[in-house]
Amino acid sequence: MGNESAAIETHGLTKRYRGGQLAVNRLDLTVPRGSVFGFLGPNGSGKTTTIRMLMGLIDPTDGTAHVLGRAMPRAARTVLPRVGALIEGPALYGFLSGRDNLLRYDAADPTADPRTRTARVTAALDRVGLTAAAGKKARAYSLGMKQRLGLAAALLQRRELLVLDEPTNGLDPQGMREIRALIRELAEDGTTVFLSSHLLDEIEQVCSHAAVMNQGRLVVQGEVAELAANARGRLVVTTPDTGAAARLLKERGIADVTVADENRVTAELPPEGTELAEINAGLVQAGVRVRGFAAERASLEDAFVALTGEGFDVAG
Ligand SMILES: Nc1ncnc2c1ncn2[C@@H]1O[C@H](COP(=O)(O)OP(=O)(O)OP(=O)(O)O)[C@@H](O)[C@H]1O
Repeated sequence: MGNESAAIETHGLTKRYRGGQLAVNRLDLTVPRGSVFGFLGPNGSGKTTTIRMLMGLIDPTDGTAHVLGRAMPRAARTVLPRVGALIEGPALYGFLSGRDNLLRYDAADPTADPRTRTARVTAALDRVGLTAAAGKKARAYSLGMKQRLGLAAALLQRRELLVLDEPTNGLDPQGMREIRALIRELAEDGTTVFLSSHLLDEIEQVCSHAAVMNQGRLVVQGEVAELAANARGRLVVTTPDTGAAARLLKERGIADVTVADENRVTAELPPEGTELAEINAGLVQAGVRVRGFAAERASLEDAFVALTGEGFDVAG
């Protein structure tokens, strides 16, 4: 038996593929029950491989994984009915309508009650915004609609845990907002949601907790608010006189002064107790045309850069 207060817990979880690729390297992950947990990392960092191990689709090379307190893959048969999953794009029958795909999917689930099937399918289609397109053949669906249909399949029954691999992949901004709202709603109902993403701002918007992966290793995990707070914000000066502003800031001993573009100089925030207004006044007195002067809050991206020393490849 694993830790009951964790929805997912891994120790030393490792996957080396046959070709020798070390995709996941000694991962210790703890996903608290009730959290919306963002699993973040650039493409190829090992997120999908981890999720496939958690769902018992592939065996780890080493280490352990517990899902809802039970060891995977050994307990897959008892655990998986309690988990809704959207992994790597759902398997769909193109010749069936969206609704018929869900009916068929539900019929293949021995734990699903056939008497409530039609009502549950209708409700799931409604939740993901597919009611109007429910009668269309799935092969005519856009990538975003397929993604919604996959999510609907994960929502056919009430689950303790939802595992969603890149749930907003292929959606336009409006669709992304809808799916994020849905995830928040599910979390309010008490479902633990574990979602992978390569989008930092997405994780900041919906997740209470996050873990960051890089090259198969866990970089950091914890509450999103704390992760961002640990990274220091930056001083941002907006001015056409970037050269002069940069020189004056350096003269004041401010660290990491960078001319970000032709109108912006950024720098490390000076130590606590430094009067920012004084620095601003100093710039103005020296003839720098200051159009903006602000201490910007640190984002998760700043935390990532601070932790790994490299930029986050958002484009993936
Ligand atoms: N079946 C496989 N055989 C060999 N190597 C693999 C296999 N699947 C993935 N890999 C490699 O393992 C590493 C991690 O891949 P993984 O798909 O887990 O990353 P990811 O973070 O999910 O990225 P993506 O968002 O692109 O899916 C990559 O270097 C990938 O090329």
